[in-house]
Amino acid sequence: MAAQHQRNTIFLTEQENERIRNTVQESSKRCSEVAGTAREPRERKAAISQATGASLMADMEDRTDKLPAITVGQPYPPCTATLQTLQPMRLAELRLDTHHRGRRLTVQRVSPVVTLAARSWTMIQGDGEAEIERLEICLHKTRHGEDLLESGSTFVIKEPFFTLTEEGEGTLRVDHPSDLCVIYDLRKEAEDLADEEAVAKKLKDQGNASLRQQQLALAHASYSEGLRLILPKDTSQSGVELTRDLHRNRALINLQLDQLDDAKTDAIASLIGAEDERSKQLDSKAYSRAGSAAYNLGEYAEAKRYFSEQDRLTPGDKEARVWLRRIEKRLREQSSGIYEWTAIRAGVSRTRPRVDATSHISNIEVKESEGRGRGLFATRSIPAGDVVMCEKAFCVIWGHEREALTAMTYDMRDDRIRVSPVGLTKAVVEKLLDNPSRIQQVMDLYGDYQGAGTASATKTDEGPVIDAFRVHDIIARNAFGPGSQFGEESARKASTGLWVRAAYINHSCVFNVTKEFVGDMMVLRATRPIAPGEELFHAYDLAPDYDTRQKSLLTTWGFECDCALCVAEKADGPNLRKKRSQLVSEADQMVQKTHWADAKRVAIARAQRLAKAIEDTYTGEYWEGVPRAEAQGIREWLSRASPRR
Ligand SMILES: C[S@@+](CC[C@H](N)C(=O)[O-])C[C@H]1O[C@@H](n2cnc3c(N)ncnc32)[C@H](O)[C@@H]1O
Repeated sequence: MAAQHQRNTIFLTEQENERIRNTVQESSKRCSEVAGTAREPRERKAAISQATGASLMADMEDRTDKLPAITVGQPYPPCTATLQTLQPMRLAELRLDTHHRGRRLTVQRVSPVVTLAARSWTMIQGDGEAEIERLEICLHKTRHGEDLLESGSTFVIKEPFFTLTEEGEGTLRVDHPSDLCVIYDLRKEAEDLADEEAVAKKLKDQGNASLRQQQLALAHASYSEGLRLILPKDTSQSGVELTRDLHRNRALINLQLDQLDDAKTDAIASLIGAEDERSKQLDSKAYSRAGSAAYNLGEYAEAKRYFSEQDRLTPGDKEARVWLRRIEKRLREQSSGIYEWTAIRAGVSRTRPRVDATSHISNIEVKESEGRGRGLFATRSIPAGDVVMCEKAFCVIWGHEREALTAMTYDMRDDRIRVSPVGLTKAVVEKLLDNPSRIQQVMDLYGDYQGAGTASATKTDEGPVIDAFRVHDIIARNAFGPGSQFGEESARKASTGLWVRAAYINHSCVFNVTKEFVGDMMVLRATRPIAPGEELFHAYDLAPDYDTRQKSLLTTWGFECDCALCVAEKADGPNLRKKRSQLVSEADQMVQKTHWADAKRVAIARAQRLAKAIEDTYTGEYWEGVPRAEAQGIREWLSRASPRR
């Protein structure tokens, strides 16, 4: 991720670096030594009391100031099999540091959950077993804002991974949220009912009751189980009606859970299509749900169709008209790039940091960029100062939001410690699980880890499968900071986001576009005239010092910059760069100490000497036509001070 400000950079001491590195390397060595060996059984009472104590401690601990440390770079793919095709296994069969491919483990929680900043853990027992074991979810521990382990008592772990904690304790570890299924005990109340339609009806009532209590995940599970029982066998009038009701109700839950793809599909599946008043009322409701889902997915033409239908069915209802007016604005923004900026800016606040506006990306296209993978190119000429594109973020997590989380990540692949916006990674994984239609768009982005190798979305009967490691790597190479628009930010809680189209823009220190942000909208402007077919570049890092900049580009982005400025500075060699840097820092100090309005002749003469000395360091012919940003400060000072003397 690009650091926006120098003050947002976290510096670790060498000792801290070494401590993290040693802990991880020792733990990894311990794991490989025991790989494949049988697990040690645990003493039940002691294990439960250990978890209970740790849970209390975790509740009391103030975690606001601590940066969790996470190891990356030992990725493994998520399970892509449907639950029923996996062979059941028991805790007693677990082998250490082993991925139990092709197997599933059904477990029940037997202790409180220990909630830590980046992970949660608890004690579980195997289904029908006396054995007990530790289960940990790393990073992706919440779903719909709820701790996954807290949300149920029975779980099925797909292809369980049994390993050691950093302290050397055995643990089941879940890194991909799609590898953990929460099982709800839904049919208890319907035990006596023999016929499936009656059970499905009972499940619908249960779902409605859960909805009233805002237990959305439970309501969703009840409606889904009802649909599973009744579909597609029951073709009776009552069966068809019940199916539609379940779909319509689940559409509402999906909308509230931001599961927009399913909200739309459910709403459409519930349509009756008859002209009697009751059917029209119900279909109007369904179209409204489908329209809201399509709007929030950015599918405005589709949303317009649904709200027009709602308007036709229930013309007295003002809601559809309001939506249709909003849609017209979005369609205009999309095609013309004309925005009501004053109103948009006025609507942005700390409590409403995301704008109700859409992207305008018709002036650009993605193409191959030699030596840089893919890049973004202009499709028409753009005058200096004009907007090149506007993009609404795929996802932004603001520093002041609960989801914001920064972690130290130690990457075993390149032995580097980085500060990673893992809160954003988590949010992106959740958004993709909720909206599989967006998976491709994100998985197509550049990342070092390719996972199973296919970018295409995978789905099992239990839902979409997301490779959390791959998302981590994509975020590492594509996230940017939208700046501190809502007050001071620390590196520990920096705002970060993902813009899936702007993510294709490559870096150059001699950039031709600059970015600015209005809420979660990124606006790119041309710094000079851009010709059709020209590649767009912005600066990932603006550090004026060559070595600092190269180090940051290499660590954060994994490449060495070969723009005209870097080529020239590299050719200068370290001695000349050092000399220039000393002169520039002398000039900067002088500019800061003496205001140009108070400058005496002697100060001006000194500034002139310094500016000339800086200029004289640009000796090589490779500097021809290359911008010399470093002398700019003192030159500006001189241009203001000199005419007054
Ligand atoms: C945000 S992505 C840019 C799009 C990317 N080129 C792609 O193919 O999807 C950032 C990655 O692009 C590559 N990149 C960006 N600017 C570059 C440059 N000036 N030279 C070489 N590689 C660059 C690096 O691999 C970097 O990690």
